[in-house]
Amino acid sequence: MSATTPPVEHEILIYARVSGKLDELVEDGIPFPMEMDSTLSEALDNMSCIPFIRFPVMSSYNALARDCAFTAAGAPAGTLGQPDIDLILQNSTPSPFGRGSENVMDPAYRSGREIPAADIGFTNNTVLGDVREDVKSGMFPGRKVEVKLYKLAIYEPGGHFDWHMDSTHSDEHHATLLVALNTSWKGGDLVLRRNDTETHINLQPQFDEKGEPILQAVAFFTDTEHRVEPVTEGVRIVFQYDIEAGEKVEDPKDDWMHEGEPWMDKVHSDYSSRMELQGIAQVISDKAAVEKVITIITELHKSGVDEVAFAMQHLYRKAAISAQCLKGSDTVLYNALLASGLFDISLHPVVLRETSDYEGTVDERYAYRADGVEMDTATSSDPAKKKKKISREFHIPKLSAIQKISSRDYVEHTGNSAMPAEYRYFGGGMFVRAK
Ligand SMILES: O=C(O)CCC(=O)C(=O)O
Ligand SMILES: [Fe+2]
Repeated sequence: MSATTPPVEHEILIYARVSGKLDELVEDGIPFPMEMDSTLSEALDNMSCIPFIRFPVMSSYNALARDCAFTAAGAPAGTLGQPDIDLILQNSTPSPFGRGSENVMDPAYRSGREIPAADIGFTNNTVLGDVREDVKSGMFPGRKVEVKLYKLAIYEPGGHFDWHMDSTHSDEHHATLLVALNTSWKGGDLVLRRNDTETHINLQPQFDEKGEPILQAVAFFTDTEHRVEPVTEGVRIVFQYDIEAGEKVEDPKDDWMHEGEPWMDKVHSDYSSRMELQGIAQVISDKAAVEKVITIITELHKSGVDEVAFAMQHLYRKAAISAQCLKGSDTVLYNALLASGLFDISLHPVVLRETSDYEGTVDERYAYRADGVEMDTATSSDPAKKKKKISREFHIPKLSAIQKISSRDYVEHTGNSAMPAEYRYFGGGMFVRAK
């Protein structure tokens, strides 16, 4: 053996060591009962939803999308991959825009043409299945999402649309989806603006290694200001859809409670699919959504929960999570909690444990801090207070980043008793106490 070869431990031994450590963490730690579907987890989800996503129409669907044929005023208008531009233009009318309660024409504000959804026909609209799933996991987790065509918009050279927010067409209409057809143009960037941050989006198709166009799509909340910069050459054609998101999970069994499947698997898989969405734009939280979270935490403290904790939206691999390494909406919330001056906040890695029997009836879910540093159970020097039992809760938003670390399915009768199924996950937690 050469002197420079480092000793390599067999992976079974590493696993045995690590899994023993995991058991220890859970056995020694203070259990925090987990809360799902709580008011706080819902407010955290609202705060950290991605307000807009830009994505290519995904590979397997892209070919289908390109070949998807449609008609304009009853006449074949080609496919998304090869639209009949002349026919589309012939069947379109100039677009008005809403000013107050009126629809007006003002080419200085908006110059474009359109065909309303009622005049568009699809033989087989295959694009939407995949796009709908992306929109759902990125923007409306756990909600019933429907995508409805609103219109086809056409911008010729000089065409543009100044800053505006889309008017909503129903109570459930919460976002707009745009899918650009395969035409070529110059200029015509879509610019999105939230909280004073502007993001430019070029919806021109990208091309794969075989030279085939990959259609581009973008979805954004209806309260996102946006504009279309002037097109300088070519023709830009975009399908515009209304995204309707219901308040409720479409079917709890279907969505969050697959029978026999751990609840948190769904959270984990939603997190993975969100990570797969390419070109995710920055996550920007809205002030009101952050304030709502703070109000709920304050109420929980007042109602007697001493320590309110929750899973964070991003995954932190470090042994010690610090305020400096926080990302996206986790940073926004941490800073807002700190700025309020009301709270003591600490950040810790956590192990989440879910156990259930064969029928899934005995469900126990606890979160444990996984950094070996236990909280002092009372900070007060008053001995009477020291005895007080600390009340704790750990909330799991649907958008939390958790990683599965071990799973043991239900084991039927080994000896006297059956062993419950047990699943463990790892994540980052924010722990908040009142000052
Ligand atoms: O075509 C686009 O990129 C957006 C058009 C738009 O904002 C609208 O018609 O409301
Ligand atoms: Fe718009």
